[in-house]
Amino acid sequence: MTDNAPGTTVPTAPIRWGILATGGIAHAFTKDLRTAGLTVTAVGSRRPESARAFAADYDIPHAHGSYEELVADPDVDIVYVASPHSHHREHAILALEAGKHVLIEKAVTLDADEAIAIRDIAAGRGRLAMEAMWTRYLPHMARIRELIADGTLGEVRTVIADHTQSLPTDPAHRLNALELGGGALLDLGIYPVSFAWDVLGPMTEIRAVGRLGDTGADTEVAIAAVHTGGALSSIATSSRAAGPNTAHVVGTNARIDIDRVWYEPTSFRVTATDGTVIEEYRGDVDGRGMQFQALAAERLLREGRTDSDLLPFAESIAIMHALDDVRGQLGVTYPKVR
Ligand SMILES: NC(=O)C1=CN([C@@H]2O[C@H](COP(=O)(O)OP(=O)(O)OC[C@H]3O[C@@H](n4cnc5c(N)ncnc54)[C@H](OP(=O)(O)O)[C@@H]3O)[C@@H](O)[C@H]2O)C=CC1
Ligand SMILES: O=C1CO[C@H](CO)[C@@H](O)[C@@H]1O
Repeated sequence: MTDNAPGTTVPTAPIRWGILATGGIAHAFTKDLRTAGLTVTAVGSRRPESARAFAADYDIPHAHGSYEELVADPDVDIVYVASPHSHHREHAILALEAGKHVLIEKAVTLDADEAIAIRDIAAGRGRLAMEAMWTRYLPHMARIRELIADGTLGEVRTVIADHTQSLPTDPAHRLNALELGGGALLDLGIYPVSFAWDVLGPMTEIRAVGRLGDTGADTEVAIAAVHTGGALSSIATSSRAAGPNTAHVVGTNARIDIDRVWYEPTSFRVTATDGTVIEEYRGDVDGRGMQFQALAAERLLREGRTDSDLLPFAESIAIMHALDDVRGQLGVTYPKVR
């Protein structure tokens, strides 16, 4: 590593990833890092045996029995925070204070205030903080951004999207437990909200209705929003019933229909207002597609940058403000773990 601007470090050797937590998404992400040939040097778990088993699965040289040991590992440049969102603030700050860069699973935190705390520490330390909203970095999304920018759709007026799944109803599961940030909105609804924000810009007016489950966490939410410039989005999310999981971008000349599952690598077509199909996109992605956000983070670090161009941290914070607004309308509040 060599120093660039004060407080900023530009890697010249392979960038070394450390995985914080050994749950479901930590496995999926690590598999994709390996598929892409990236370097994972360490994993940390609250349970030493879990760290050892995870390290054995993926040939990772260092297995740490605590997150503190992981972030202190001198052979780690960037920590992937894969704990429940209730703990992202604590674990991201732990890593940043140890001098590491961080890629933080979605939702980046429980609320906007927590995200601001991460931003301030990352800025003070000159480190990259990036939300792992992996969908933004997928190849089909890059093509969609091009089609919008080159005017193929005309004026974009509407985004319609759902993220609906049938997920466990166990009250202790992180999807339902308020102390783990449970709720469909932060787990699933954040995808269409972030997508609508990417396409239409900031939400300026938000109306939300929803249903809460037995634990008080939201299970079904419908959101109607006005964006800068007056375009509208219509979003549905549910952790109780699986719907189409498609997304649609509607312009005055044409629309894009993204096939299910729209937030994963998938296909889409562009159809003109008269029904003519203008483009059919079929992607070919290895693995689940989580490597693209990691490759983007590595590129930023090599360029000595500490913020994502595709999802600046300020936008993650603004999206958290919007989700705070939605939760306020639904009456969902989280107990803080600290
Ligand atoms: N990008 C995507 O597609 C997905 C993203 N996610 C996001 O990833 C995060 C983790 O989700 P997921 O992997 O499904 O969750 P899991 O419950 O499968 O795993 C979470 C892990 O976090 C660690 N952890 C730390 N503190 C706690 C705690 N108090 N309670 C429970 N676990 C704790 C544990 O690891 P250990 O015991 O090793 O310390 C645990 O295995 C969430 O923020 C979620 O939104 C989830 C699924 C898909
Ligand atoms: O991001 C996610 C994608 O879908 C998962 C379910 O399959 C969610 O639980 C998760 O958090």
